[in-house]
Amino acid sequence: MSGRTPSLTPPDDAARPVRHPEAPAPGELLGAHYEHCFGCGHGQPHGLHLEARAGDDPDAVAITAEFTVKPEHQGAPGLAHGGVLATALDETLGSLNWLLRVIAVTGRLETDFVRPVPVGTVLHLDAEVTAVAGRKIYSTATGRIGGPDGPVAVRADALFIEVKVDHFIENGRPEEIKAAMDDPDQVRRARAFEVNP
Ligand SMILES: CCCCCCCC/C=C\CCCCCCCC(=O)SCCNC(=O)CCNC(=O)[C@H](O)C(C)(C)COP(=O)(O)OP(=O)(O)OC[C@H]1O[C@@H](n2cnc3c(N)ncnc32)[C@H](O)[C@@H]1OP(=O)(O)O
Repeated sequence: MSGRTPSLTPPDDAARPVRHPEAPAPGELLGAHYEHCFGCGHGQPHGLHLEARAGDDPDAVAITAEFTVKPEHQGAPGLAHGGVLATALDETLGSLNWLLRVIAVTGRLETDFVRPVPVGTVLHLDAEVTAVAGRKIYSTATGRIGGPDGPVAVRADALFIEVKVDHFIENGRPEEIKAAMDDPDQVRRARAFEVNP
């Protein structure tokens, strides 16, 4: 049994989400948005190394992703830490913004932990944007174990808020911001998203 907070319910005048014309094609692997991201970065030895793909339905703003629980991700002996599972949900939900081609950060993340998730398990994640209202992006995700159609182990509803690149420049630690700004690929990616019409 779970109740949702009102702030996760889209307003009546919210719009249906629209996949951006230049969004990755259905089935395409998205790749990491930042090398040192704990969720998806390849430069994080103990990170989740979550791999997300654009969903198959071209009319939906949807993503699938996989994350394998490693011994480094334990909370209780042999079981994934709940915060790590929430991170996997957060990262998957955040990847949805690639399909909208906007930069957004998590404002609210409400998580249900339904089944324990043992080390070694592949968590199969599905996420979808359900509505957009101005800068507010409403989305939902599930994580299943034992296969893509297995039982639900975790689920979440989220509200992401669209931000400009300045959000990171103004708030991030200067060392990492400077390194990111010195990386032409990172800057081009970030700015391209920012001019989304
Ligand atoms: C060239 C340099 C390189 C840089 C390139 C970088 C590219 C990176 C690409 C992609 C990065 C994505 C990273 C993905 C990682 C996974 C996702 C995460 O974990 S993100 C981290 C965790 N989240 C935060 O750290 C947010 C911290 N919070 C904030 O910064 C602010 O609170 C923020 C931006 C969320 C909102 O602040 P406001 O001042 O802009 O806007 P206000 O007016 O407060 O809110 C706007 C609307 O949203 C609602 N709202 C905001 N927060 C809410 C909440 N918690 N619950 C319910 N409603 C909320 C408000 O009620 C308002 O609604 P009404 O327009 O009045 O209807």
